Amino acid sequence: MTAFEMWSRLGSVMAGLMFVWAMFKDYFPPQLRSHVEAYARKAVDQVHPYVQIKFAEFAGERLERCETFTAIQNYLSGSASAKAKRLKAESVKDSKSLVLSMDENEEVVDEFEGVKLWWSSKPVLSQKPTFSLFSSAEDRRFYTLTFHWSHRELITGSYIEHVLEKGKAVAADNRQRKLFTNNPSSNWGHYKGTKWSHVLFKHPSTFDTLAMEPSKKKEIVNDLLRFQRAKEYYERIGKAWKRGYLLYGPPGTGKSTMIAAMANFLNYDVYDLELTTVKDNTELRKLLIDTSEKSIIVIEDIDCSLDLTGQRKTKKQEKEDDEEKADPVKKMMKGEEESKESKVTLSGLLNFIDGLWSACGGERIIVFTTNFVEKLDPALIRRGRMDKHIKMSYCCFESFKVLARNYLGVESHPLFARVRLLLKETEMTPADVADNLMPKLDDEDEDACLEGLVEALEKAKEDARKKSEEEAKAAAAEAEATAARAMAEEEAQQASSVEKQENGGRGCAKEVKENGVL
Ligand SMILES: Nc1ncnc2c1ncn2[C@@H]1O[C@H](COP(=O)(O)OP(=O)(O)OP(=O)(O)O)[C@@H](O)[C@H]1O
Ligand SMILES: [Mg+2]
Repeated sequence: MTAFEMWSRLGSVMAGLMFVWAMFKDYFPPQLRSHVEAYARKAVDQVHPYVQIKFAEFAGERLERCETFTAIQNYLSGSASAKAKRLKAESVKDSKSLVLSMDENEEVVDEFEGVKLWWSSKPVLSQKPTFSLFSSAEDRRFYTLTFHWSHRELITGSYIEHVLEKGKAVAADNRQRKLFTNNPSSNWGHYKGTKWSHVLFKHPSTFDTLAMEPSKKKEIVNDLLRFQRAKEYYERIGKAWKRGYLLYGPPGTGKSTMIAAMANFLNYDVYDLELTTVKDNTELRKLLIDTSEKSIIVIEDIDCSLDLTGQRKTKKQEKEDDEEKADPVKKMMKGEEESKESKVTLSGLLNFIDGLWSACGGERIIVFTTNFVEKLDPALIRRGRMDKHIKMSYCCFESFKVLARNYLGVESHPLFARVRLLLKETEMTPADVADNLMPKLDDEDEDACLEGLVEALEKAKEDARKKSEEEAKAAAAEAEATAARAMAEEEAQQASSVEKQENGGRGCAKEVKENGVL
């Protein structure tokens, strides 16, 4: 019998005595009663100086599984699986592997800042007969934490917080990540219809497989790491714990691939927000509130999503609006069309990014992607809103080396030198390079793939040369035409001024003649 068990038994005896006292105490005078009770409590504390806290698995009227219980279970899954002899394997919701927890009536010892404490797991069976298929609240499990009363402050103050934090971190590492997309609001609320639908996120892209200049890649990885560890920093400076990234560049340069790599690196969920299906700013805010922490919110092709390129009306739009006001039929037709369209405005989106509501929950990254950064309103992408602007460029030699390793498993090859030269002379996206590196036939080996790439690069170079020649020719022709037009205009002007002079002279002569001076 361990010392703790011995104390426990003694404690039970004392508890029994207290029970008997409770039954007969009314036969004693009040003064004597209070003396006896005070001494008895002291004696119990001496004999059984341990405090116990119970954590139930289910709580509330609807018997929802307690987050605290799950966090403790996750925390104990580490130490329990190492120390307990009888374990229980459970599949927990959203967890990608089985969670090992100690079996019923098992006990494990934990240590915190040099203090020993005991965790035990016990089912409490209901005394009431039940006819339900589901067990009642009473026959669910409890975790019991036992510790010496002298450590009460340490345990209730910091240990429990430490357990919950660690437990949540274990759950985050173990959880299956999800890729969400927003549902149209007409589906919200019907038959458990939610604002977001999801599938499991299983994109294989990582920063190792992402083709990018190494120094740029390192900078981004460091930035993400700094962000992830900066909870206290954001609290201290009074800023919501979130960061905005703008990824811009031509199609096929790896913007979406980069988002997947970020999510895999940070172990975050991804919320792919389709702005065109969001009816208005209120809906946008509701969607934001419904996202979880540790997530990346993505708006792809932001320049195409909505007319967010500016709030000012053009002259043409102003004229159309005036015409509509005058014609009620036109106005009605436009109203019907508009009701289907999204009414999210630039200011709504700005509020989404850094308004008050954006601070409802931390650790979130917002990513915008675009092919045409120059089309965006500067307010949308100013620093502080989109903290980091990342240009995704055409394939450089370093990026090619990553792709060659990914696709062909080669680190070096005699054709690399040729590829290096060609990549300097021509622009090809990583997507096109990757496509050329993929074997098209079963028996195509790395030599054939690299030769194919060299050919494609040479062709791209030749096409670019021809195109620039044609453009130069067209520009020269345009310049010639402009010069000819300018000359013709000048000649015409000269001719008209001569004519005017002649007409002026003739008019003068006529006038003189008429006045009879001649
Ligand atoms: N930098 C890269 N590293 C690794 N693979 C890449 C990279 N860029 C492109 N690819 C490959 O090309 C495909 C297309 O890339 P991706 O969808 O990421 O481009 P994008 O920049 O998002 O294009 P778009 O602007 O059209 O959305 C990817 O599936 C990936 O296989
Ligand atoms: Mg993309």
